[in-house]
Amino acid sequence: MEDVVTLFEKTGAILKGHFLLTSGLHSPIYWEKFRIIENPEYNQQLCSMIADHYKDKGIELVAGPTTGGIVLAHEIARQMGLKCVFAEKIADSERGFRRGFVIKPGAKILVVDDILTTGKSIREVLAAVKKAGGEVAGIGVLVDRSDTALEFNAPVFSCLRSATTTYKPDDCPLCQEGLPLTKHGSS
Ligand SMILES: O=P(O)(O)OC[C@H]1O[C@H](OP(=O)(O)OP(=O)(O)O)[C@H](O)[C@@H]1O
Ligand SMILES: O=C(O)c1cc(=O)[nH]c(=O)[nH]1
Repeated sequence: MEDVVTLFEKTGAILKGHFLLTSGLHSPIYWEKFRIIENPEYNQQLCSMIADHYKDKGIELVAGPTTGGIVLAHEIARQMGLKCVFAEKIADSERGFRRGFVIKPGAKILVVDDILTTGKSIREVLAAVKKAGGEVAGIGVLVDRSDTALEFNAPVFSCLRSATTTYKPDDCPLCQEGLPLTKHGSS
């Protein structure tokens, strides 16, 4: 398999500019995960790093948040021979499992997502898993771009760790330069 950064670079997934993130923070870098996800072969390769890392860890179910997390959870579950579920927004800062998804009490769940920035989306899935009676056995992401390593009370595996600067809107030097702000993603 090619180097992870090479895959992101060659698909044009690493964008440079002035971006509004899901958290409301601003950043000069945006990892457009759908440049990877839209290529089943590349998606399969990166997902295999997560599936391999968590094999033999007793995982019983894979869960992710909408939207990219659904595709990852599905592919990782396929590779691990498991089922997958996804957590949808049910309120501000709250996700839940709908669609008749069943989580057995105490089931060991692997939570996956594409990009990790502040950890809010992952934390919403962790809360949904706990509320549904499952046990979080691990977390897997494609790119961990958090400024400083985050603590989730569960192990975190990333295909790539790339600590990336973010700015609060009031302190953003890119805003001060007058660079137009662009928004990707769905939330
Ligand atoms: O760690 P956080 O600060 O929560 O940010 C990371 C989340 O934000 C993005 O989701 P987005 O809202 O773009 O959802 P999408 O997959 O529907 O595009 C990304 O895909 C992660 O899920
Ligand atoms: O934090 C985010 O919203 C985010 C950052 C990033 O680099 N890529 C992405 O898809 N979302």
